Amino acid sequence: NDGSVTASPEDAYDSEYLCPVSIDGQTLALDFDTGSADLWVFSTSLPSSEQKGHTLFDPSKSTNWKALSGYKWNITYGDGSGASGTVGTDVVTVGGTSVSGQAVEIATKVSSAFVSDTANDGLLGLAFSSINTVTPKAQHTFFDTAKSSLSSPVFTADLKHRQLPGTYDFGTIDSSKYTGTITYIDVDTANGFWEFTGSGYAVGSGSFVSSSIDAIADTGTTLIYVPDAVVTAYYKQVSGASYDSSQGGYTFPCSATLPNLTLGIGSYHAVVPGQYINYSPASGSKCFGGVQSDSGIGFSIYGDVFLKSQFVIFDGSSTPRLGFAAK
Ligand SMILES: C[C@H](Cc1ccc(C(C)(C)C)cc1)[C@H](NN)c1nnnn1Cc1ccc2c(c1)OCO2
Repeated sequence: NDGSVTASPEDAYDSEYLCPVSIDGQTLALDFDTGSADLWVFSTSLPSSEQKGHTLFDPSKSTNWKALSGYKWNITYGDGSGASGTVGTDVVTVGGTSVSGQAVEIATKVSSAFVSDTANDGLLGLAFSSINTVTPKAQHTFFDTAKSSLSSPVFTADLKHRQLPGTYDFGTIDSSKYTGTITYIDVDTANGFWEFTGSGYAVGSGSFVSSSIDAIADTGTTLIYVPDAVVTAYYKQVSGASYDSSQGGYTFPCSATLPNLTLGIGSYHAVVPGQYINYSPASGSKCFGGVQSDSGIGFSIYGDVFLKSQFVIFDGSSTPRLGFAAK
């Protein structure tokens, strides 16, 4: 029951990656999110003003739908967006991986950011089920439900830079998708995230600075959010860069040459190409950086700008771990 699904960038800046997911034959485009654990979808139960532009799941058209009476969910994301609604189970298929009895969370309310992101029909959480928001009983993620039917209890992310489709694979590690060896690092699941301790950083050809960085691997976050020491060291090497409070982050002249950012994972040095760090135009001739400060978040977030430079293994075995390889 292994599977592979395409992950298509939603826009020219790789703000998010959307994957086709079939719920009893109804196909929606979902944002696979290793930083949350709810599978929720836009639905016919939303007010019509919030439905506009989205593909909706209609439980009344599903023969395998089973409502979970009295069950509810309510999620607030770190960027302040959120959604809530009711719950049922159904057959969910991702690439070749099909599971029955998967909890599907029906949105009856979504925040404005979700309404306006019309390419996004919901999220498929791939963090640990311990942070699923369904009450009175937390539900399993798609990966947890599928795990026992996979060749091995893993999924991989091979996200691409600028306009190229990548893949999420379930159950197998495709050796044609990476070069060299895989470096594994232990994961601390206490907060429900794929959380690990990075070993340091280097900017461009500069020397490697050893420092412990408490970080999560988060496919649902666009940028890299790291400690101020890293951010300051990075933009010191970018002429014309500065923190622009009106933009809410570091910007620089779009013509600037950006140095690579190396992030240590154990003994492995993961290199993020400088051009990946020119995230998008900000205003005028300024561009917005793909590396920003993690202050206020509580941990660092290695989001898509980082993950798309690597082949990443999310190993859900009894001792969960993350694997990284160049590609
Ligand atoms: C933000 C996403 C979740 C999401 C994805 C997409 C969207 C839109 C479709 C409407 C664009 C909203 C929300 C992230 N997923 N693990 C998340 N969910 N909960 N915390 N995080 C990570 C975090 C936490 C804090 C921060 C941050 C990020 O950016 C700035 O401050």
